[in-house]
Amino acid sequence: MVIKNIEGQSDHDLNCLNINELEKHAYNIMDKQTRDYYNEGADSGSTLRENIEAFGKYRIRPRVLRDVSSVDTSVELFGHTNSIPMGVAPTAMQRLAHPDGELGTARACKNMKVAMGLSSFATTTLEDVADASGDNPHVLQLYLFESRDHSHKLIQRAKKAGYKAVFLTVDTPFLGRRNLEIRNQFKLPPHLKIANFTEDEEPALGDEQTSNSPNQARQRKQKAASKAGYHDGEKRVNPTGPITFHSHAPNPTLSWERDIEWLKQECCPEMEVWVKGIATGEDALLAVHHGVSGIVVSNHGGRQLNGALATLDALPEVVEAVQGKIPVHVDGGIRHGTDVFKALALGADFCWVGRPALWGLAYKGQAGVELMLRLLSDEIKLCMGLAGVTKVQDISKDYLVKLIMPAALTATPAVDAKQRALLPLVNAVISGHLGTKVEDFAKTVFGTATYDEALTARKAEMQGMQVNGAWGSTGVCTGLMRSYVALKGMGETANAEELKQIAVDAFLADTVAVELGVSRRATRPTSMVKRWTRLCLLARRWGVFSRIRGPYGQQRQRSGR
Ligand SMILES: Cc1cc2nc3c(=O)[nH]c(=O)nc-3n(C[C@H](O)[C@H](O)[C@H](O)COP(=O)(O)O)c2cc1C
Repeated sequence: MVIKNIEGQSDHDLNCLNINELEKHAYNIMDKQTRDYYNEGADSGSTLRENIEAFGKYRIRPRVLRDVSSVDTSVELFGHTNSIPMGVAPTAMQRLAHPDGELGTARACKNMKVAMGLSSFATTTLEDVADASGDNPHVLQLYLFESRDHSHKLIQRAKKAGYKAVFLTVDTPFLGRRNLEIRNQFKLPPHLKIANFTEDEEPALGDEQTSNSPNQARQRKQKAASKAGYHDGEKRVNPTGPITFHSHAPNPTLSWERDIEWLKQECCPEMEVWVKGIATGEDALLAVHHGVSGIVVSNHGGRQLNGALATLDALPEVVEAVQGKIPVHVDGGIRHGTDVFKALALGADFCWVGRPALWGLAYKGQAGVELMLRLLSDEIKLCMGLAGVTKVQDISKDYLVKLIMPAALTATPAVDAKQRALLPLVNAVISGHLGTKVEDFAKTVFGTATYDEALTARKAEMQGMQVNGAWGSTGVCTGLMRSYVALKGMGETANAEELKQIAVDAFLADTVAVELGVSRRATRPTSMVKRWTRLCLLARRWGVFSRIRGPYGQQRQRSGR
């Protein structure tokens, strides 16, 4: 349902009012293989999550009484006006999401005046996307193949088609390990193809097992012939056979000295050369030194090196190193207009979004991508206005503050429930009251990797705050029951009951009931403690302790009290 909005903003789709809702719709629409391929990160997915969570560490410092009646969200990019400081990042195989695929994205970007990146591994040719884009700026993401011929052809075609730049992806010397992709034995369905490579280069990723047509038999043969590059003793053997993502995209031989120079000669002056996948100040300096036109701070949406720094966390050192000599863009985890604002305040010139465009496509094809861009565009504008900024160029670090907060408090709402359930268990383990019982439970319910990560983070946090893990047994029981309530809230009833049983075994049913607030005994321990404390105070005033032998008395005497 679409309704007209007040105040000159875009119309609302009442079923989808933000990117989180868009993600949920897409999740339900996409088939499992596509959903897993699009949504997953490498390994445990922690970098993918942290890309998103990093934005939660910052808060905006809004300024007021500044006449924000007219807010201009536009920026200049490749000599054109981009309506917002954000574009659509290159993502492979968009027709998996919807038949509109890359053409839908290109048309949506054009209608919204937003730049688009096209993946080398698109399911639509770069010429068709250029036609659909018209004047709207579009850039070609490039995997520089070991065999220069293929890349040379692609670059020449991009030049001819009017691409403004190539974004050389530099974070893919090898493919990150994506477990769902492996388990699903990811394959492009037979009706789709990687469109940018000619017949003899064309990858054969279709479901060959289902047909015996001569064409498919040929494809079978071709696929069998595709082979990744490798070292044979001292000699490097290039990938062979038709170009496939798995065999040809990763290129471990790339180097600053040889390849950036070659690429500049191939592309310039018609197209700029950018590097996409910079994550450190050192590499940013090298990028400047080797004369690239711009940098995209990116970790491939957490799909390559898991454990790498979130892009927002890497951004400041890159900005610092570059000193404004070339533009610095960033992608990864951007889901809100406020995220764009925060990235810009940290020094980025421009942002790109990857998955949100794929979710838009899955939701409603071209219209879904337009909706995604409208939502973020409205949010950027609103954020600027509420923060007291009328021009993008005025967004600066003065509008931002970084919070020093425990991870649990900075987590996104989706992670919150899990953190609420997991952290008390980690605290209980650190306190050492219950042997390995709680640890075993936490590992089973949350997974060993997640548990280990939370334990390490908590220990580091405690070290930072200079506290030890000396929780009393009552505190531990309270924590376990907090976890019990959180687990129940997450619908994990069986696990919640198991945890309660662990607590009952350790602390007795009464104590657990008190902690859950279901027993009238709840007040008794407190009043007993109060009485005991009062007695101690009186005893101290009367000097009883100095006369009692034993550690407590001796300690008091030594300290001179
Ligand atoms: C399904 C998928 C496919 C991608 N394909 C490519 C690609 O072909 N080339 C590339 O450089 N980056 C690729 N990326 C990375 C994006 O360009 C971008 O860096 C990333 O999606 C940004 O993170 P976000 O998805 O959290 O916005 C891909 C990302 C996804 C999710």
